[in-house]
Amino acid sequence: MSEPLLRLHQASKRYGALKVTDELSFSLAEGEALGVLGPNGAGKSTMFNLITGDVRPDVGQVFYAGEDITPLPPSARCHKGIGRSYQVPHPLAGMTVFENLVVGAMYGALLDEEEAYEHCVGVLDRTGLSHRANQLAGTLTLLDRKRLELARALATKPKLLLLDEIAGGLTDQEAKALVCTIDAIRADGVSIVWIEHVVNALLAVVDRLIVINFGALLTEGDPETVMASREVREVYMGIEA
Ligand SMILES: Nc1ncnc2c1ncn2[C@@H]1O[C@H](COP(=O)(O)OP(=O)(O)OP(=O)(O)O)[C@@H](O)[C@H]1O
Repeated sequence: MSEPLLRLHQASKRYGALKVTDELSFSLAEGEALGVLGPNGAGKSTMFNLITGDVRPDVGQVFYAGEDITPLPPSARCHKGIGRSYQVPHPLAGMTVFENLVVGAMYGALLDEEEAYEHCVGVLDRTGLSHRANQLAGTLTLLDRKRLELARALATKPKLLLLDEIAGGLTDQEAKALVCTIDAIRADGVSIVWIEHVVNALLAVVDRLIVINFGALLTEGDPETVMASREVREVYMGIEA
C-alpha cells in the first residue's frame, strides 16, 4: 500500500491541565477528502495547528508524504504544499484582495511576481472574488472574508488543503456554490481535510469522516456509517441512544 499523504501519529498537546489532543492518530490518502466532526472545544482546530506547525505536539509526530515534519516550522510545511484556511479570517486588512493572494503565492508557493499574478487571477476566478480584486481586505463582508480565506490558502498552491469551518453562516445557495468550488479544487488533485459543523455541505464533498471528542478519535469510517453510529448520535448530536 502506498504511503498516506498525511499521518498523525499519537499526537498529544496539553495547555496546562487541559489535554487538547490526546494521542490523536489518523491518516489521509493522496486525493482523499476527509471530513472532521466534533463538538465545540474538541480539539479540531488544534489538530490543524499541529499539522501546519503553528503548534508543536508535546508527544507524537506528523508525517507528510512519508516525511516526519514534526520539527519543521510552518513556512517549511507551507512550501511543501500544506495550505490552510483559519476559522476566524485574518486577512492583511490594509492590502487589497489581490495583494493578499500575491503575498500567499510569493511567500507560500515561492512563485516569482509574474507567476504569482497569473496564478492569483485564476484563484480570484475560482473563488468568486474577481470583482473584489482591488478592494481592501479589511472592508470585505463576512462572506467575502470567508472566500478570501479559502483564496489565500489556494494562493499557496496546496497539495493538502485544510479547511476550518468555512461554511458557517452561509445561505443554502452560498453553501452549494462553496461545495462546487471545493469539488473543483479536488478535481485538480488537491487532498482535503475539512472541519465543518455544516454537515450537509461536508457530506456533499467528503469520502470519509472522523469524529473527535475530548481531543481523541471517537470514530471514523464512511460518512453514512459514521453519521448513523451510536457514538456520534450520543456525543456529537446530543441524542440519546
Ligand atoms: N493557545 C491555547 N491556550 C489555551 N487553551 C487553548 C489554546 N488553544 C486552544 N485551547 C483550548 O483547547 C480546547 C480545544 O480548542 P480547539 O479550538 O482546538 O477546539 P475546536 O474543536 O476547534 O472547537 P470549535 O469547534 O469551537 O472551533 C478549547 O478548550 C480551547 O479553549
